[in-house]
Amino acid sequence: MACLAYQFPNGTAKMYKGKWVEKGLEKLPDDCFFITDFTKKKSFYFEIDQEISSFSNADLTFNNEDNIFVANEKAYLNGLQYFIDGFEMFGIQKAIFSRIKLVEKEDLLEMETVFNRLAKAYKSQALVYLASDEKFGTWIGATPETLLSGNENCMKSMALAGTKSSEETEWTEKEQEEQQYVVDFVKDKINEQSPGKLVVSQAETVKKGAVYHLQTDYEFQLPKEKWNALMQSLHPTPAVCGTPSDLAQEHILTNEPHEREFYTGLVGLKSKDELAVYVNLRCMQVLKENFALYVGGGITLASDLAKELQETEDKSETLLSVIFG
Ligand SMILES: C=C(O[C@H]1C=CC=C(C(=O)O)[C@@H]1O)C(=O)O
Repeated sequence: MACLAYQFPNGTAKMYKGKWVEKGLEKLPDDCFFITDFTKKKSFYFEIDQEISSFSNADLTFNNEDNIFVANEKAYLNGLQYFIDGFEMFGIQKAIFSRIKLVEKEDLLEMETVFNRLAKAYKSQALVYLASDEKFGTWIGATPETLLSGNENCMKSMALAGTKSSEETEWTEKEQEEQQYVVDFVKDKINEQSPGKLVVSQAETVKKGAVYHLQTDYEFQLPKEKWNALMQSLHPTPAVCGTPSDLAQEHILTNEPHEREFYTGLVGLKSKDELAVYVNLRCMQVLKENFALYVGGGITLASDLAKELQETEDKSETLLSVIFG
């Protein structure tokens, strides 16, 4: 059975059974929940059959572990060094390097319980979702990063980057710089669509799940006809891809040893009058015996390898601390 459950920040949880249909991002129906991969080459929308009040593991599809490439610490660190070594040669200032962390799943743990725990814990902070289908297995996430949300009166976006695990630690120049790349990129892309009244906030420290980030907010007005163009040009931002964007994307696709699939893609709702589209972070694929958590971080020439590894561990706590209490 194909299944969808979601809860937007401060909203109520909804669960449906129905059908996931593959369709190009620009051809999605007017009113749908959708999910895409990182490259936006694959996107699926959900055709609702009926609203349900619960589901069980028997209704979901779990892929086996065969197609999941997990790098151990040494392989991750070697891969990251190689990744950074290419920056000067290819003229890259920043790019995101990610890994998959496998965590054993308890046999009796129901994914509905996992969804409900995340929905309760991140009620005001994240879009929490579960998407399941034979075509792509089962994905669960609790993403705090809005790409675009709002309506014709007020559209919002955000630049979220830089990570620390405690509030007291000062932001380093490296983290401020990596967030600034996102700030400039988002502002340029919004301005290209010539919005009315663009308001850009100061960067603030925000707690998202288990970690702290720097966040800049944008508010502007944009006619509906331009929503799709802005969504397409904003994603992937340098929060999940890099600077310059096309070179960073090529570098990621060439050098990351695994497929990102839905991690760092888009997930959310679009309707004629409203958008609620998020970047798919803090997510995992539920496999037959394990959770495969997808975690990454912004890399610059100033990156410290061991700290980047630790950052991926800290980010994985956003899901793990809730799932396993
Ligand atoms: C790529 C991820 O986070 C992004 C969002 C916030 C902070 C980030 C960072 O500090 O690198 C990343 O840009 C991830 O969580 O896997």
